[in-house]
Amino acid sequence: MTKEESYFLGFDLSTQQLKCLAIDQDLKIVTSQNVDFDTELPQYNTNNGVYIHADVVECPVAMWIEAVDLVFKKFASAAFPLNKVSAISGSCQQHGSVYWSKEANALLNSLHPNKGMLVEQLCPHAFTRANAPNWQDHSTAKQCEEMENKVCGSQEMARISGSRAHFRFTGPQILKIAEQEKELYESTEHITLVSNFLTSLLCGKLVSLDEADACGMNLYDINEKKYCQPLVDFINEKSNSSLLDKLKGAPISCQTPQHVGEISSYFVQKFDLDSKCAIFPLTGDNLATICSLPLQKNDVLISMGTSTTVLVTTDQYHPSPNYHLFIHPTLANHYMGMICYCNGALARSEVCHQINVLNNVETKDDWTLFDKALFDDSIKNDDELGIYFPLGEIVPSVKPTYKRVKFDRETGELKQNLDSFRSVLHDAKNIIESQALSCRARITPLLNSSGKIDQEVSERQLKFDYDQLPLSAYLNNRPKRAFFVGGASKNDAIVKKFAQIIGATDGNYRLKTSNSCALGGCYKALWSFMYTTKQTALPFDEFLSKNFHWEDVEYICDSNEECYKAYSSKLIALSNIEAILD
Ligand SMILES: Nc1ncnc2c1ncn2[C@@H]1O[C@H](COP(=O)(O)OP(=O)(O)O)[C@@H](O)[C@H]1O
Ligand SMILES: O=C(CO)[C@@H](O)[C@H](O)COP(=O)(O)O
Repeated sequence: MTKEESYFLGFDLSTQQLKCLAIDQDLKIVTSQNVDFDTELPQYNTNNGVYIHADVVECPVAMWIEAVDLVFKKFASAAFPLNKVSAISGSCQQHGSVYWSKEANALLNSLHPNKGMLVEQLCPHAFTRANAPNWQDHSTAKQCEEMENKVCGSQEMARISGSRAHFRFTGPQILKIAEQEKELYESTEHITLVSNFLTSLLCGKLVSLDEADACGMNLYDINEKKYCQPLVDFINEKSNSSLLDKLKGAPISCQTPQHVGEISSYFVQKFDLDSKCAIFPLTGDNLATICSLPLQKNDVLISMGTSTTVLVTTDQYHPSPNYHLFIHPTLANHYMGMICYCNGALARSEVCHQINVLNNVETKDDWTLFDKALFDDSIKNDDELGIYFPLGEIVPSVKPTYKRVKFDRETGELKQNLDSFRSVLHDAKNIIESQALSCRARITPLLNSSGKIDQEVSERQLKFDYDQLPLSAYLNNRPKRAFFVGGASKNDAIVKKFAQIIGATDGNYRLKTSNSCALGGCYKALWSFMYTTKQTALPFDEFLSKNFHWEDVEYICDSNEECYKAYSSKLIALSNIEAILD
């Protein structure tokens, strides 16, 4: 490894912010910069980074472009030596799609600081659509049904693409635009995901999709390693143009690192980046997150960003309509298993704000009272359960809803619906418990069992049908270590409550930086650079294990067996409550 001063950047273009982290060649975090969309780019009038119109959720592409200029400006103002950056990679929110015009490539190629800001040079002419569909969108039920019908159902869709059809997945979103915005679709020359949108912007030329992130489209055949022709044909029937042409052909393989270009001369001239700075494909944010830690079999990552996701690395491709599988972004012949919840941070914040309003706390994002409630034994909620879905949920797939019930502590049978609990402090306990219980139950099928699980039990686990199941069904395959990452992982009380419920056998930890996606992107940039310049021949997992700094990880607590078992009847109650949701 060269010991000359050298840095590696990892971007994370997520829902509410653009973040960028820098590490040095020894994997030490050096610095980071953030741009918060709502507060730092208020001219776009987003709410938590998005526009919501009923079930349509979108993001302004111009805002992301302005954020890129701004984040580099912040690095330069902080006198960070951008000229010493050897390579850049990173990640972006998954599933979103950006619609580029015929002029896009020429405009990207001719970017120059003399012509103004990036946004002035690209918007509106480089795009046919000002907004990108966001992963919280719920408006494609019809398209999901049509696409699943095309391949004979959800099971087969999961077998082909790693997931059953989901509202937010890019295939159904593209199909909707091809059906409803015909002229715009016809005039679109290129479609990118958010990840290769940012890769393209950094390179100053259009770059194809990253193969791992392409698995979030319901269009990519994971076994065949190519787009699924019947699904592509189905979308092509809606227009006179070819979807594969718009996607710029095959995605970029993740089997070995692929150098896709050097940083655009715009950034070299404006921010003094090195013209040789290498760009490696940005991937999806969850995919980058699993690159942020040297994970072992049955370790789980709980990512508490805007969405909550539970992630595992596996070498088994056992697809199911009940979870997602993606090609691993940096490890050949491996996959990432994922459960994704729409109602994570924003649903928790809603309860936190209510508590603060009722208690005259002026700062609405002050978590003190919320956190205190989680471990307050005088708040008795052993027979209570609450579901808090201000947005339509992904798992279970239901419309926005709230439900508060009392249940029988012995059997988990539901007894009574309530309009509210005794106080909103009960909601604090109940929202965390139901979120964590759902994670615990739904991750089970993705873990290797320590004992033999019979067929019936495993099928019922998959369907989340926990009523009447023997205790062993959910005590058998448990996570080994749980790692908490993302914005809310800073919160001790939330993380400890999650840890109690999830019950990892070998302890609970958190990354000291909450920027796990950006960190995974930095590691991807560094390893890809070392690999392509022949300074390492190690595969990503060995490279990371060898060089990882365990001091970047903080031990939180061990799981508590009594607590873990005590939540079993609540798990049955949760399965019962979900059975009656619309
Ligand atoms: N101390 C805290 N306690 C609870 N939640 C928090 C805390 N700090 C940040 N968050 C939550 O983290 C979320 C942002 O996480 P982040 O990982 O930055 O999201 P994203 O990457 O999706 O933009 C916010 O919605 C906020 O509610
Ligand atoms: O839709 C998914 C994953 O399938 C989300 O996880 C998005 O990728 C957004 O991530 P965050 O902004 O919450 O990090």
